[in-house]
Amino acid sequence: MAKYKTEKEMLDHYRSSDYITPDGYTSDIAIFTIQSYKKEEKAPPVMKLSLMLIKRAEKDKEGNPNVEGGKWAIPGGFVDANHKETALEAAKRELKEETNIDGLHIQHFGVYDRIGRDPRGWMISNAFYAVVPEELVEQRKASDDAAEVELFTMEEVFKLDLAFDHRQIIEDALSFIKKDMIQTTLAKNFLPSEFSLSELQRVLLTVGEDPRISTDSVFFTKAPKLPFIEKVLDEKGQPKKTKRNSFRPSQLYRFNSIEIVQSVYH
Ligand SMILES: O=P(O)(O)OC[C@H]1O[C@@H](O)[C@H](O)[C@@H]1O
Repeated sequence: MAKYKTEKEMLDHYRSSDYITPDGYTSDIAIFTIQSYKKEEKAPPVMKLSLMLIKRAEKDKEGNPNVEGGKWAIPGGFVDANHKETALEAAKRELKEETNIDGLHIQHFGVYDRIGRDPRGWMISNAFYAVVPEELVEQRKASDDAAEVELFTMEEVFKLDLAFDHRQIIEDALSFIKKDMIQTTLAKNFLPSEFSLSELQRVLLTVGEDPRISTDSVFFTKAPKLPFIEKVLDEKGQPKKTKRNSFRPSQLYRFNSIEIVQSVYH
C-alpha cells in the first residue's frame, strides 16, 4: 500500500539512516616516474619505474595515534563535502597539501569500496594515477599528515608494509600504466628528442616484461616501421647516428606528430 503521493512527499519522509551508507569518501593518487642512472660511459642508462609514497604521520593533529600511522601509503585524503568538493578536486588538493606537487594531469582509474579496507569504517576511495617526468616530482616536500615523502622503485614498493588496500590500488594502477605505455606515446616523456631504438625499448620495458618488446629480433624488426617515429637525418640528408651508448653508431629517431588511436608497438 503506497504511503506517499508525490516525489516531494516521499523525499520529505526519506531517512538515509534506514540504510547502510558509507562513512567517508576519499581520494588517493599514485604518481609514478621513470628514474634513469648512467652506470657506464658506453652503456645505455639503467631505467626504473618509481612511485612516490608518503609516510603516514604517527600522530594526528590533536596528538592522538593516527590510523595506519608510520606506514607508507600513496598520498590521499577525505573529500571535503563542506566545500562541495569533487573526488578529483580533493585528489589535487591532497597531493598539494601532502607532497607539495601541483598542476599534474591525473587520471581516475578505480573506486575502492571493500568493507573493511579502512578500520575506521566504510570509506570509499577514488584512485587516480599519473606517470610524469622526474623533474615534476623534484619539488616534493612532506607536509600536513605526511611525515615523509619519497620515491621508491617498484621492487622496493612491494617489499613495504603499505597502509589500507594501497598495495591493491598500486597493482591496479600498474596495469593501466602498462597499457598506456604500449597504446600511447607516453614513452616520449622519458626520452631525449632524438633517441635510438634501444633507448625506446628500455623505456617501454620499465613497466614490466613483454616478450614482444624484450625479444630484440622482434622489436628491432617492428620498431623502425612504427608510424609515429621517423629517422632523423643530418644536414647533408644522411641518416643521423649516435655513439652515446655504444661503440657502434645507432640510428637516431624522433616522434612525429601522428595521433595514436590503437596499440602500435605490437
Ligand atoms: O589520510 P587520512 O585523511 O587519515 O585518510 C585518508 C585515507 O583513508 C583511506 O581510506 C584512503 O585510502 C586514504 O588514503
